[in-house]
Amino acid sequence: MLDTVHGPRDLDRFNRAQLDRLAGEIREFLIENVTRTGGHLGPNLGVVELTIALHRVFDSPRDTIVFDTGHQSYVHKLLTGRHDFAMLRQEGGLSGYPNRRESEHDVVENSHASTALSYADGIAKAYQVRGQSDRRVVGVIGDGALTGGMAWEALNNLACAKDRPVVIVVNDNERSYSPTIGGLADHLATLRMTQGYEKFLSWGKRTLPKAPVFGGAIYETLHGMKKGIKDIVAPQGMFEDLGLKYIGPIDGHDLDEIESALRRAKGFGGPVIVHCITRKGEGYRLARENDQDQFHQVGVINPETGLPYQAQGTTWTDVFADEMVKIGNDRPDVVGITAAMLHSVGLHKFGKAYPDRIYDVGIAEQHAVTSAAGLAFGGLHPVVAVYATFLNRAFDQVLMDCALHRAGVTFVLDRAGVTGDDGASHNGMWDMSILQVVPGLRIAAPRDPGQVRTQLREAVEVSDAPTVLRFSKGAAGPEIEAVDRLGVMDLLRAPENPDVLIVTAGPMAAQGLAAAEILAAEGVEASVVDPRWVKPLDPALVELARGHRAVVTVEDNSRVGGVGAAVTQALQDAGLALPVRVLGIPQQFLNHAKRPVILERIGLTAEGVAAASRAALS
Ligand SMILES: Cc1ncc(C[n+]2csc(CCOP(=O)(O)OP(=O)(O)O)c2C)c(N)n1
Ligand SMILES: CC(=O)[C@@H](O)[C@H](O)COP(=O)(O)O
Ligand SMILES: [Mg+2]
Repeated sequence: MLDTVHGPRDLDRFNRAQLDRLAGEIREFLIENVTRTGGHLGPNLGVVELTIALHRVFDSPRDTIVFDTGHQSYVHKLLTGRHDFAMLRQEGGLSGYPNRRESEHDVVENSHASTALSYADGIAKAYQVRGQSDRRVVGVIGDGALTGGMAWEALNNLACAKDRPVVIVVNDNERSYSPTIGGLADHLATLRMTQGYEKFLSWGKRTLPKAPVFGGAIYETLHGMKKGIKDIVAPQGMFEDLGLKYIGPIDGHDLDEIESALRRAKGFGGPVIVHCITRKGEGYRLARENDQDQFHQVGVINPETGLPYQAQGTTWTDVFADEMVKIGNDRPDVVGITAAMLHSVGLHKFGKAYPDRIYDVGIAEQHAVTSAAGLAFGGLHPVVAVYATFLNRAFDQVLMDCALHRAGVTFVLDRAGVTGDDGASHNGMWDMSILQVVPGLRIAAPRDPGQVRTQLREAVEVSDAPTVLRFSKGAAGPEIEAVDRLGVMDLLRAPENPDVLIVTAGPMAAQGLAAAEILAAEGVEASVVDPRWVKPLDPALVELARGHRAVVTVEDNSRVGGVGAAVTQALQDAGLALPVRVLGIPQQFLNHAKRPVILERIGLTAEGVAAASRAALS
C-alpha cells in the first residue's frame, strides 16, 4: 500500500482497515531503513497515525503543515512521495529534516526546536493579508519543543488572533530525549489524566442519549460537569486560559480519533490546540524499552538487537563526561546545566554522581545561559553543555547576562565544527565567529583528549569571565604532543629555519602537522602552533610569526570572523605585513553529507593546508 502513495490525496481512497495496514507498512519501512542508515527512528515511529491523519484532513500544500524541529518528518516524506531512504542524511540522499528543494510540501528546514508556531503565525498572517484565509495552517510541535520560550511567544500571538485558523498539534510523548521536564510537562500530564474522562464522555455520548427517558439528560449533565471535573482533575488548561480552544487529550495512535479531532479543529475557524498523546518508538519493542531516549536518534544498528554493528570508541563527549565527574569531586561549587540533552552532551555521569548539582532546563538554551549567570552570582560555577549550533540562539544572554557581568560560567560546546549528517542547521560552524565579539569571554579549542581535560580545568578556574570549550562530534582524535610551550600556546613543530607558520585551532592540529610533512618533502619548512586559547590570542603569537615568511591558519569554524580573522588582525595591529591564508568553513550553508566528505570538499585537509602554504609563500 505504501508503494501506491505518491501524494497525500492518495490516502483518501483508503478505508480504516487499509489505513491500519498502511501504518504497519510504514513502521516496517522505518525500522528496516533507518536502522540501516541511522536517524531519528523513535520520533517517527511515534507519529505514523498522526501524520496520516494530518494529510487526510488537511490538503497540503494548499494547506500548510509545519513540523517543529523536523526530525519527525520521515512519515510526512513517505506520504508526500519520497520513498528512497537508502541515502538518508547522506550526500545526494534525503535530508533528515524537511527540505524545500525536495518537496513543495516542506516548509521549515532547520532542526532548531521551538520555531514552528512562530512560522505558523507568520504564514497565517500572510494568507490573511493575501486574502487566502481558506488555507489552513497547522503547526506540529512536540512536548519537548514546547518547553522552548519561542513557542510561548508564538502561542501568545496565536491566542489573540481569533480570526486566524491556526491549528496547533501538540505531539505529546512525554519526552524530549529523556522525560520532558518542568511545569509544562506536569500540566500536560494532568491533561493526559483526563484522557480517561474523555473516553468516558465519548462512551456517554454514544450510549446515553439512546438510553430511555433520562439518558439524554444524564449525558447533558455529565457533559456539563466535564468542565467542572476537568478543573478538579486537571487544573483549567492553561491553553484555554490563554484563549486557545483546547481539544484533547486524544489517543495519537487511534486514526479515527485523531481525524475526528483534526476535522473539528479545522472547522473551528480560530486558533485551536489538538493535544495528541503518542508513544515514541511505537511499534518497535526495542525502542519502547530503551529508557535513555527510546531510540530518539540511532546510528547504524542491528534491527534485531538494537545494538550498533561497530562500537564507536571513545568520543570527545566521553572525555568531557569523565573529566566532569572528577572536577565535580574536586570542586563542590561546579554544577551542570543541560538543555534536554543530558546524555548527548555528556553530563549524565556528572548528574548520576551529583544529582543535586545537575539541571535539565528543557529545550531552553536562552534560559540555561541566564540561569547560569544567576548560579554564578549565587557563588557557584556552572558548566553549560550544549551543542555549538544551539548556543547561537542564546548569544545575547552570553553577551549581556554573562560577559557584561563577568560571570564565571563555562560553556562546553559539543558538536563544534562540521557535523555533517544533520545538515546545514546542525554544523557547529559559527561559535568561534560570533563569540569573538564578546568582551572578556575566552575560548579554548582543545586539540586532543588530553587538552580537553587540561583546558576544561583551566576554564573552570576562571571565575571573572565566561569561558568556552569547544570540540567536535564523534570519535576523539589522537593525543598530539607539544615540542615546546610558548606562553599559553603549544608548539607542535619547530624547525630551525621555518618558512611558514601554520596556526591550528583544535583538532585541526592533525591536518596542520600532516601538511608540514607534505611541505617538508618539498623542502619547505613549516612551524605548527596550537594557540590552545584562541580568544584572546597570546601576544607571543605575533612574535613567533616574525620569524616566518608567511602564515596559514586552519579552523573547523566559519572562516569569516573566526580565529584566522583574529590572527590576521593581530598581525596587522603589530604592523607585521606577512602573507596570510585563512582556512575555514566557507560562508555557506553546508548540505547534509558525512563529515569527511565535507572537510575534503572545503579543503580542511592536510593537502588543503599545504596548498595554502605554497600559495602564501609564492
Ligand atoms: C534549540 C534546540 N535545542 C536542542 C535540540 C536537540 N533536540 C532535537 S529533538 C529534541 C527533543 C525534541 O523533543 P520533542 O519536541 O518532544 O519531540 P519528540 O522527539 O519527542 O517527537 C532535542 C532536544 C534542537 N533540535 N534544537
Ligand atoms: C534533531 C536534533 O537536533 C538532535 O536529535 C540531533 O539530530 C542529534 O545529533 P547527534 O546525533 O549529533 O547527537
Ligand atoms: Mg516529545
